[in-house]
Amino acid sequence: MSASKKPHLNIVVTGHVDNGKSTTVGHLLVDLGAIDQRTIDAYAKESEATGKGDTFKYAWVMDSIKDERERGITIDLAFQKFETSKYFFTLIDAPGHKDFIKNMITGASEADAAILVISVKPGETEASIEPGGQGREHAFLAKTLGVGQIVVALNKMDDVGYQEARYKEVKDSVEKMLKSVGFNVAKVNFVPVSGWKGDNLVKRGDNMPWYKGPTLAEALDAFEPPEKPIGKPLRVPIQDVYTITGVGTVPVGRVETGKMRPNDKVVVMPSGAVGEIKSIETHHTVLESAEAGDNVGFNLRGVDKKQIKRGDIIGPADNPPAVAKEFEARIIVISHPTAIAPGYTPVLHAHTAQVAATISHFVSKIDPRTGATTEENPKFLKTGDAAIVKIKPVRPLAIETFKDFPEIGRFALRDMGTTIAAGVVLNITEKYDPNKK
Ligand SMILES: Nc1nc2c(ncn2[C@@H]2O[C@H](COP(=O)(O)OP(=O)(O)OP(=O)(O)O)[C@@H](O)[C@H]2O)c(=O)[nH]1
Repeated sequence: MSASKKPHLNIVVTGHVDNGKSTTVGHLLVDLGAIDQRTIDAYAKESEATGKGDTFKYAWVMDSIKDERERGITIDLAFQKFETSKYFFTLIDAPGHKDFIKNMITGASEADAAILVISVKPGETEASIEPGGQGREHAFLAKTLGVGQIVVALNKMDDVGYQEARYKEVKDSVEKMLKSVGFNVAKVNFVPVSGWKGDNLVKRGDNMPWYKGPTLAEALDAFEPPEKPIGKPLRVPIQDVYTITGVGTVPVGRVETGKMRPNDKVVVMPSGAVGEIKSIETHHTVLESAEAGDNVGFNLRGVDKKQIKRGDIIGPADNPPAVAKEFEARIIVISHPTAIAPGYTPVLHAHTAQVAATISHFVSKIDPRTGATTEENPKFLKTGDAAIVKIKPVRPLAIETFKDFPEIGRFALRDMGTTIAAGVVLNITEKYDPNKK
């Protein structure tokens, strides 16, 4: 962990396959000094040995993160963390990661900001931003999931002779796409870069004298620091529960909102079990209090191990987390081979919870851009459709509305190993009361 006192931002790198996410971010990390020259030279050798040539060395940096992740190896922290002059960044998902979408919704942590990499190479631009392109899909998801800050890296400028005309052309079409998805493009930087050659990543270079805007690193610095939801009521989704001899029940999880102190009276939902926080720890250090963003383990007196499990949420006894038997949600169908109909029961992933859930009713199909209804009671939904639906988890689920608790009120619907849809909770239409079973 860095001793840096800079504010911290979680960032995701998005974009269509082969637009150069790995190359761009790998090179950015090298230029920022997050990876040393010796490591990169070793990658260059490996890269050449495979016949891919020296240009692939930067992508290799990212690919080795992926490999290590896939093999479950602890990764050198340097590869996931980097600093600009203003911020300390955690790269929360390496490019190309299979489960990027699920992770973005429910994963290790939420993204505060995104880098969208779009190639300016004719053909690649269109593939990325036209309907069905991953550039568009990722922009859409980022917006839906509340990742409001985005920087666009218009990559492979070297491939188009560093021409301003091509930059302007691609910028215009990406702007249109982002507007259609709901972004305020006035706040978005479009940085012309070459992930391969390094132009405008950290150093400006001489190839694009016509460009007066920020480099990619400067554009990252232009992000706003995220607001910590400390003032909200306490919500801690439970990751795991341990029973420690002599101590008792020790749940662990991340404080998503609010604060937690010893002697606080808390309630576990859905069970409704009430207990008292005795002590709080993080990385074997005792804490006097924990707040939004902290990963903690805590001793919970008065709650039996049977009354608390992964996927539950802890909150103040006088302000318990909501539990839904049914809720209304806005979803986007990301990918389904055919079409889904009411009654479809995929697995819902929200915060730390996983539960089979039936999409019981399709209320309306909506225009993803404006939210306006385009069809009442649609009979089916297919890839690309946005809709208001009712969802019934097969057992009561602790969850909140996206409006009140964005950290907890979003979810992914998964089936057959892929993410079918992503969504946010609008209303809890049928509540569960543990005292009235
Ligand atoms: N000319 C040129 N080629 C680039 C640049 N950046 C990436 N490439 C090439 O584009 C191809 C894809 O690059 P990657 O970095 O692997 O792309 P990616 O988006 O990470 O791809 P996935 O991880 O497969 O999604 C590779 O052949 C790169 O060498 C660039 O700035 N200029």
